[in-house]
Amino acid sequence: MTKLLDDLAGHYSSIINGLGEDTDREGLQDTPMRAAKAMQFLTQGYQQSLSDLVNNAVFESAMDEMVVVQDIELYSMCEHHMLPFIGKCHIAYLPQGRVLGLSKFARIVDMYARRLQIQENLTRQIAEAIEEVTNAKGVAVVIEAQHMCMMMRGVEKQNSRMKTSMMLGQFRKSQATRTEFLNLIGNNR
Ligand SMILES: Nc1nc2c(ncn2[C@@H]2O[C@H](COP(=O)(O)OP(=O)(O)OP(=O)(O)O)[C@@H](O)[C@H]2O)c(=O)[nH]1
Ligand SMILES: [Zn+2]
Repeated sequence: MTKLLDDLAGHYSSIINGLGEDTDREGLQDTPMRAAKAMQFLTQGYQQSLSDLVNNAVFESAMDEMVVVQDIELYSMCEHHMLPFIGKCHIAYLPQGRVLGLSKFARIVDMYARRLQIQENLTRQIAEAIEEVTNAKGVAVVIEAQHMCMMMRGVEKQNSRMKTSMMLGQFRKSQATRTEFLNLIGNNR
């Protein structure tokens, strides 16, 4: 058991006691350590690096048309309340000589999602990472998500969704390229 995990579990004990609960009662005895492990999992993106994660899975290819990977599910934690936000990420890029291994898109999404985030920065970081590893002519990322801090508390709105987009290179320059991407993912959702 690492010191970090022990420390986190100690903090969770304080929180639980601070809420007026009893960490010695049966149902809560193992909760501080469980919660610590869960939080460590949900923030494991801090321990990862782009190059380790991509693991050289970038392949030569003459493909130079748009590639879209859509509906990648996403679980992140808002940095303001440390409550989850949950949604989908859609990614497109225009390769120029190199394509990225398909699973790596999801791994890149998870690496940045498993940190304390705001949706706007998450969107930008994913786009910039894909640009960096592929050297693509353009990268587009759209995220649509629901924020528990808006639903379970605060303004308590259950049906609002936040959509963010980041367009780099050709997607930023060309309206036609952007429109093609938005049509492919179904921009009426
Ligand atoms: N732009 C953006 N805002 C976010 C995100 N996640 C949470 N927020 C917002 O961060 C803001 C924090 O506002 P504060 O007034 O400091 O905190 P608060 O009193 O808890 O705000 P309420 O949620 O309005 O009750 C809120 O408006 C949240 O909705 C995000 O990913 N992007
Ligand atoms: Zn929040």
